[in-house]
Amino acid sequence: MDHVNLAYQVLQATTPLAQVLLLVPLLLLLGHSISRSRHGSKQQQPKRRLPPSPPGLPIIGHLHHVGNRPHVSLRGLDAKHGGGGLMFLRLGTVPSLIVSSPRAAQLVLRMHDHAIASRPASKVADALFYGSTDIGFSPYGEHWRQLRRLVTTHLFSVKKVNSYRDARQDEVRLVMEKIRETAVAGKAVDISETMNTFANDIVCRAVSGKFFREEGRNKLFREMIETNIRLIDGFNLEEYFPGLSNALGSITGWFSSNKADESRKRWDGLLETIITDHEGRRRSSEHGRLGGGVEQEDSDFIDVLLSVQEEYGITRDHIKAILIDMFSAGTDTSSLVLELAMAELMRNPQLMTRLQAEVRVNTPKGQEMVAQDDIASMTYLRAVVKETLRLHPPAPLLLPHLSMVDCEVDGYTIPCGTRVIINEWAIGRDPESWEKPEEFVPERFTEGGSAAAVDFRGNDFQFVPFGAGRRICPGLNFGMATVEIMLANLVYCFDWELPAGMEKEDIDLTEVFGLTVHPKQKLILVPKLHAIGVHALQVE
Ligand code: HEM
Repeated sequence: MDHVNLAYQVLQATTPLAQVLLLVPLLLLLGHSISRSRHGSKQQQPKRRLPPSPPGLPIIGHLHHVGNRPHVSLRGLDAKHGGGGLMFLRLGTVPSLIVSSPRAAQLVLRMHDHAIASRPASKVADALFYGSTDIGFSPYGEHWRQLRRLVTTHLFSVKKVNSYRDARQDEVRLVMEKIRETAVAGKAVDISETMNTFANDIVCRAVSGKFFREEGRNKLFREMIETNIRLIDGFNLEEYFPGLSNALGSITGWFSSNKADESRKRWDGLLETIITDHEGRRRSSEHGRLGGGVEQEDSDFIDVLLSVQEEYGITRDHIKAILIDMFSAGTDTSSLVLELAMAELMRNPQLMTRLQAEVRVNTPKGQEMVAQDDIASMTYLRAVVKETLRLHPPAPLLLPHLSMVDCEVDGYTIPCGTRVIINEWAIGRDPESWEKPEEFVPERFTEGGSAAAVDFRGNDFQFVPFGAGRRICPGLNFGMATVEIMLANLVYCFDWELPAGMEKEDIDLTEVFGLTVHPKQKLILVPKLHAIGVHALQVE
């Protein structure tokens, strides 16, 4: 459903009184936008040269160009109307810059990183994240800087990510055991569901410690994360008519921010219980084992946040906002990479064979599972993960940025207050940067390949699935560690087949858009015990 339809449905669904109430601000907005464009044309024309735009409509601007899969429609629109990968749109009342080429991404994310490092205000994010005091939606400023410093130093350092290796290995083992039971029973595995549960359990364990399964907390978190992801969907009407939502949100109760309030209350209850548990344990541990701001090797995120709370001047609500961030940002992203890597490998059996050969040769003989240390030598595994991130970035439009000052990009003026949308999906398929851009070819990332030197750490602007610059994903190492160990074990312990009657051409990767994009169809595969895996897991 596009956004014009959405607006139409709102009008259809409400009572006559609400319709009148909706129409009044719509007319006011129309009047306001006409007077602004007249006024603006007199004042701004000589000074400003905005990037090119397609024709727009009154009130909705260019929203009607944004279809069900914005990353796809925006790429098409840029090819037709953009200039050098830059295009200016008015989405509802919001001025927006769409960045669709590696060169434009470099100009924006490297040269103007500081100017565009903020986030647009969002009523939904305000409601979900305690006034956007988390990391992901916090505006650029001292609070955000403090939180970034805190998480990069204490939660996502290489040392800390490595300290979770045993926990990761335990969780992988549990999944392998479950799949083995399914294989013995000759049944199929829902890979989408299994990977999502796994990624959720990994984050739950890192955040709240090894008792995370108590009282079904992990399941509850999964449910609540799904709600959050649906609510933060990057393209909802409320974001593009903030004036309208302010005026009508409380009357109609329709807007997402009302639902976000309810969701936050559920999060609050659960997080309060878990934080209080942690405080109790901290008090009862000898002389405050975790005190003094120094976290222990095996401490979880909550322990760490409580131990550095004073040093960083953060409140209890800030802690809860950070934790909700970790759950929302860390689960879907990693599980989608795993699901799509498996889907691509099933569509390309010769690549699956090559990956299995590498993983099996590089894992010491007779070892029941692939261990973290074995992965270092698996260059093809890493290439498969990179190629999955290139073709299927979980967040195809990253998170929206916001310009804080006027800036000049490639001869165009980007006004202060512009929403900056980086179309990483289009950038990763740019024909000038990538050979056979629409095909899944991990070999490009291997030694001698055309992209052998290209990495995702924010220095190569043709490949920014984690973003780049100040707002680059701080969970990159954590996410990659989760994905690599699971993918290696999936292909080490089992051979995989499609369900009876299904051909590889039937694997449908058509996406459903949201903050992260999901394949429309679940990936269902049949595991077959592989000799190494059978032996090892039976010895247990
Ligand atoms: C394969 C896995 C992952 C991918 C592809 C990914 C991707 C991204 C992207 C595209 C952004 C937005 C960058 C921008 O605004 O320019 C982001 C931000 C973020 N990610 Fe990740 N992410 C992954 C895993 C994780 C994990 C595991 C965590 C934490 C447990 C995490 C935490 C965050 C946070 C807190 C932010 C907000 C950063 C800020 O605004 O300063 N991510 N991620």
